Amino acid sequence: MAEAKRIDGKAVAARIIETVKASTETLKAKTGTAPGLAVVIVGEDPASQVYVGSKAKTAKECGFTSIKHELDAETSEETLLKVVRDLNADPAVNGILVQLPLPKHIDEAKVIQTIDPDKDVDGFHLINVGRLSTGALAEAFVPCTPAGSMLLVREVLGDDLSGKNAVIVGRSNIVGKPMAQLLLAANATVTIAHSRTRDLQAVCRGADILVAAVGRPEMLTGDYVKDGAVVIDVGINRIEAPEKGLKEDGTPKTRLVGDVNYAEASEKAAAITPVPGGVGPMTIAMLMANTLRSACRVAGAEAPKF
Ligand SMILES: Nc1nc(=O)c2c([nH]1)NC[C@@H]1CN(c3ccc(C(=O)N[C@@H](CCC(=O)O)C(=O)O)cc3)C=[N+]21
Repeated sequence: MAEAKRIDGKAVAARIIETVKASTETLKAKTGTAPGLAVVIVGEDPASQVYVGSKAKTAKECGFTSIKHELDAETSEETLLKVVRDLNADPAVNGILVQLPLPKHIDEAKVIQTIDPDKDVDGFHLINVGRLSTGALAEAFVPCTPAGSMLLVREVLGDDLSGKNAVIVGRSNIVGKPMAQLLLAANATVTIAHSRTRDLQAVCRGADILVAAVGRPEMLTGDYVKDGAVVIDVGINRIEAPEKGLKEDGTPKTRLVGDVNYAEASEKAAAITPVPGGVGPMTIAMLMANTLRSACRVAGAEAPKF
């Protein structure tokens, strides 16, 4: 098999952001107001800080108003719920994202269910989960990572996945389950595999579309990939890379890898997403798309199709 096509998530994400930007200008001209995105972060996890920073930066690039609430790690659940309720009531806010994970003393589910479903641009509220799983896709906010992954699948295979076998490895509420719903809505035959699946390798080898969302660095080697498959790698794992030398504090430098062994898988796949530069940038782009869609809905304006 020839070397696989590398699916450039960064380029597709840039295209989406251009569309969001243009549509934001139209909306501003019509209503005089910009879409508003509120990001709430509790605690100082450095990785979370980086993600929140790039979300805020992209929001500004799109012409949104972007507000950030940084609460310290000891913030009580009640205080956080109040912040969320205030954002629900604020007409300048179209999208609310509470960065996960939250500190242990806070009930994550309770916080998510407090977000107004029509501002839930993460798509985690039960109302949006229900909309997606009943096929009410026009009304649903779809979680950003699976929504972005789905656009990358469509880049390669088009909109109709009739006759294709899709295997998702990972059953999380944030990625695996919503990804299954999206693939099913596009007519694929869907299997959700996970850590307790018997003969995972054989199951994966049956996949025309293989989605890896296990959170284990480079776990899916070439042996898991069917010739000609489309491979979507959702994993983002930071591993030590001693070959790059040491950081100033004497610990080894790190690099990002996915859940798929890219070098091996790309010898078999027809197309594959890299890490970084694959699904990650799409996640942020879809957050912008969802926020725009929310603002358009309030304004009674047509939102672009993505
Ligand atoms: N409520 C909530 N919603 C989220 O969407 C959410 C969250 N909580 N908590 C944390 C995760 C993580 N996440 C990422 C988004 C973009 C990249 C991304 O753009 N990654 C780049 C690399 C970035 C780097 O170099 O570290 C890439 O893959 O190319 C990664 C991770 C969103 N998350």
